[in-house]
Amino acid sequence: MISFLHLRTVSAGYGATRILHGLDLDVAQGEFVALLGASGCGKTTLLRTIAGFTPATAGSISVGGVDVTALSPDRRGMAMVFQSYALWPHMTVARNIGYGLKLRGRSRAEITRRVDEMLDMLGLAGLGERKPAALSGGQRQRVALGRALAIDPKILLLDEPLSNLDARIRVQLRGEIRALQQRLGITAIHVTHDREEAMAMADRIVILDGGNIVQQGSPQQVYNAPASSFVAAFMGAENSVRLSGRTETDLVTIEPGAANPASVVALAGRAPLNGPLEARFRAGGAALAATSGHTQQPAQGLQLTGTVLSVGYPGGAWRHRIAIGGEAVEVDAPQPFSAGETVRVFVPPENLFLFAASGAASPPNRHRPMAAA
Ligand SMILES: Nc1ncnc2c1ncn2[C@@H]1O[C@H](COP(=O)(O)OP(=O)(O)OP(=O)(O)O)[C@@H](O)[C@H]1O
Repeated sequence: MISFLHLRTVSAGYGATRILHGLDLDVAQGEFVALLGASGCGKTTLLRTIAGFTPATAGSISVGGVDVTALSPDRRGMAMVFQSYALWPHMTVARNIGYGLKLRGRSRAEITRRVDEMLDMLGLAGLGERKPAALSGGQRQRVALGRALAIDPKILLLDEPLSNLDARIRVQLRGEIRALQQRLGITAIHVTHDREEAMAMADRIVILDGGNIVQQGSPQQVYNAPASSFVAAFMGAENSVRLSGRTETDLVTIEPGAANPASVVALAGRAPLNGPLEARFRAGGAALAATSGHTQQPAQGLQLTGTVLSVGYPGGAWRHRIAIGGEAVEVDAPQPFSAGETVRVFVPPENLFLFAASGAASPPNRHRPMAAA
């Protein structure tokens, strides 16, 4: 990949508190990167450091080969869209969109032309003379987007621009932003804590934890091959079960426990796991069966026996909360099982993520999923 935005060992923080710890990041021209992570992990700080609002205390940032580390925000060729829209309430939509151009001393004719272009492009035609207060949240965010794009930035920075909008508008606008970004071929960095939003919009997802990048890859890669228990949980594999296993040649044998018979999972070229394991899987990645009647154990994967604690219908499938030993997991099924019923949970190998349990022998950077991508 030819790096367009290039961050090398960038550190940043507030006062004596360091939030980013020598972070490296490369973004290609025209790429859409989502910065994903839990609240407080440093996503906004990273975005603001790229923009120049928060100074980098160490390291360097360059755009198209030009070092911008010491440049003020307005000289970096970037534009930012904020969660709170940050529109001027006393200005009309047209003046808000033209604001950056006016600051840059463009002629009135050029500003009018560009503002009209933005209004058309963003489906705001006819609203140019309104004030922001007379617009819906979605329309306000389109205006903010127009203001950002009007100056033709090299990089568009999006700081949770959709989180103040209701669910339907959010889904609609995220599709529009992605389509626009692809049509314009603009490089975009989008901060979000919403996994689905990041998956739907981005070419690449960068997952942050505690100011460090813990994994990056295409949405499919991070979803199907999380590199750590943290990433697996963040990508929706919230069910966690403690097991024990050992690796021989290309197979991990999961040892029998209070709730599981012995079973095997192909190693598939990953680092061997020996000793205490943490198994993770998604509610939709497992199947449920009654313990009455004969159910043959699948050749590979994990089988657990538990008791249904509760059942609900969030839509699409019945979601069961199941007690497995001292732990509880959630599993979806097309038909409901009753509370109190004893059930079997099957997790096929492709949906099962195995990691050395914390404190186990394998070093943390060797935590690897067993499931193939
Ligand atoms: N102006 C500030 N002064 C001091 N500390 C700050 C400031 N802004 C953020 N922080 C701290 O820096 C850490 C990272 O914050 P940041 O806003 O980058 O996280 P985030 O991942 O964007 O979180 P969220 O999703 O909640 O917005 C947090 O611990 C936060 O409390």
